[in-house]
This record gives sequence, structure tokens and C-alpha cells, in this order.
Amino acid sequence: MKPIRPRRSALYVPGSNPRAMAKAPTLGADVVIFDLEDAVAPSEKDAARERVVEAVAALRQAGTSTEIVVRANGLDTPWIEADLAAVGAARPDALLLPKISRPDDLARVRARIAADVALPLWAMIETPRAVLDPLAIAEAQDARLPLAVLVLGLNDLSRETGVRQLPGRAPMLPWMMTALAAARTAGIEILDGVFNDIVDAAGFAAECLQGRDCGFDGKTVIHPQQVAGANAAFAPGPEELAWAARIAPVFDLAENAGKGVLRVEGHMVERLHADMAKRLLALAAAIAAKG
Ligand SMILES: CC(C)(COP(=O)(O)OP(=O)(O)OC[C@H]1O[C@@H](n2cnc3c(N)ncnc32)[C@H](O)[C@@H]1OP(=O)(O)O)[C@@H](O)C(=O)NCCC(=O)NCCSC(=O)C[C@H](O)C(=O)O
Ligand SMILES: [Mg+2]
Repeated sequence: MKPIRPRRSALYVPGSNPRAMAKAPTLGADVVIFDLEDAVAPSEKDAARERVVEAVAALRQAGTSTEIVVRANGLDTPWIEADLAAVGAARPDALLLPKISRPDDLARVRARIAADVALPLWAMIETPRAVLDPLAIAEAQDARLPLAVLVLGLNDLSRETGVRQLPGRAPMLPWMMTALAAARTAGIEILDGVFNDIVDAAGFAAECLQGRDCGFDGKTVIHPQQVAGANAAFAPGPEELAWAARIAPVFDLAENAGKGVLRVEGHMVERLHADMAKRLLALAAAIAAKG
């Protein structure tokens, strides 16, 4: 089993907001994404980049357990060269690239990152082209700069396609699930998009549960108030864990060694269910280890 790093909540923080940046790593999010892209006005780009480099360095020095990611500006913007150089110097845990539409976009980024820099890339799936073939993006791998996580950008997708962001997200679901299948085919993770209405706690909770039911590893969030809800929704619940603990070891028992399927408490349990249960228990242990 691959080592598990919980990514239940990934909090975007504008690189232009020092107060929020200082607060972000203390809020319990598994991931903090310092944003240089859409949340930062053009006039603030240079100052934000410097501030983000300093913040990443300070967090590394402090040995934070929060995963620290920097979102760069788009490939065709005037800021990308400086962003990539800064990320090379700061060495966050990962670099998030917006508006990746095709494998060649990743190749172009990789070619522009200094040869002595090695770190995971995350790619935003938020253009119409990307949702038509997310597998080509997810499978565009590289040893030095591997693609580790896809992140949905449903605001940009809405803007680019005219699709409305409705409760239940019916018009978006085919794209969301295709991206999820692409991530799983490539063996990488995928995070759900943001929920813009900060005051609609019930709507946010419903969307978190939907994301979890759809198989996402976590949700990107935009405000401190959304962190706890995402953490709760994307963590295994007590009943789920209790069941997992009961079925995880059943095929390890000597009497079941030659069996492929069992009846446990009225349920059919195959080896695949035991494997899923072991993964769930490992995720719970990784969450517990965070303290
Ligand atoms: C959305 C906000 C602009 C709301 O800001 P504001 O009304 O000022 O928030 P509050 O007054 O409620 O804030 C209370 C305190 O919490 C801190 N805070 C707020 N937001 C954050 C945050 N994201 N991280 C850390 N801390 C935060 C405030 O500083 C207050 O603290 P204090 O003063 O000490 O009391 C704002 O929440 C915000 O900017 N959110 C992030 C926006 C962002 O990054 N957007 C870009 C990413 S979303 C996206 O692009 C998705 C994708 O690409 C797509 O296409 O869909
Ligand atoms: Mg976007």
C-alpha cells in the first residue's frame, strides 16, 4: 500500500494577504495553498511572490506538518517565469499549476523549472479541453517533477463553458467523475473544487459529502470556516472504521486462507473489501498521527 498523506482540506490563501497567510497553517487544514494566481491582483503579483517565498521558508524552518503548496500563475502570463524561479528557491511540498489543458502544458512547465529542482506537481483541471481528456494529463508523468494530484477548478470551468454551479452539481458531475477516473487510472489523487458561499454551511456540508461519496480525496476550501467540515467529511466515520476493523483481518485467518469470499454479519465480503478496509484504517491512522 502506498503511504497515505491526508488531504481532506486544502485551504487557498491569497499571497497578497499577510494576515491570512500567517493564520492559515494554524487552522487545521491538511494542505495550505499559497495562491499567486486568481486571488492576487496584477499590481500585487511581485510583492505576493516575495511574501510567499518568505512564508514557505519560515514554515520549512519551523518544520510544519501542514503540506505547503504554491499555486503559480498560468503558463501564458507574464509572471510564470518569476513564479517558477521563486518556487525553485522556496521548495514548497508541491507546485500547483492552473489551467493545465493538455500534457504539453506540463511538458512546457517541466522544461522551464531549473534542473536541480525536484518536487511534485499538482495540476488544475478547469478548462473545457482538460475535462475532455484528463487521462492524458494524469498520465503525463516525469521522475523529477511527477504529477501527484489533480485539483478541480469549477469556477473557471463554469466561466469557460457557461455551465451553472447548481446545488447537486448535476451539469458538472460527468466532468468531475471523468477526472476522478483519470486520476485513479494514473494512480494519483484528486481534490474537489471550492464552494464559494462561505455563509451557507449546510450547502457546504452537502457538497463535502457529495465529494466524498464521489471518491475525492479531499476538498479545496477558501475560508477558515470550511476547514473543519471538510476534515470531518473526508475522514472515515466511527461506524465505517469499526466495520473496517472487523473485516480487514478476516482473510488473514488460517481457516479463510483458501477462500475468496465470506459472509460476515450478513454481508458478502471479498478480498477487495478487506483491502479497502485496510486502506481506510491506514487513512484513519495517518489522520490520527497528525494529532
Ligand atoms: C473570501 C475571502 C475574501 C473572505 O474574506 P473576509 O470576508 O475578509 O473573511 P473573514 O473576515 O470572514 O475572515 C475571518 C478571519 O479569517 C481569516 N481568513 C479569511 N480567509 C482566509 C483564508 N483563505 N486563509 C486563512 N485565513 C483566512 C481572515 O484573515 C480573518 O482573520 P483575522 O483578521 O485574524 O480575524 C477570503 O476568505 C479569501 O480571500 N479566501 C481565499 C480566496 C482565494 O484564495 N481564492 C483563490 C482560490 S479559489 C479558486 O481559484 C478555485 C479554482 O481555481 C476555480 O477556478 O474554481
Ligand atoms: Mg481557477
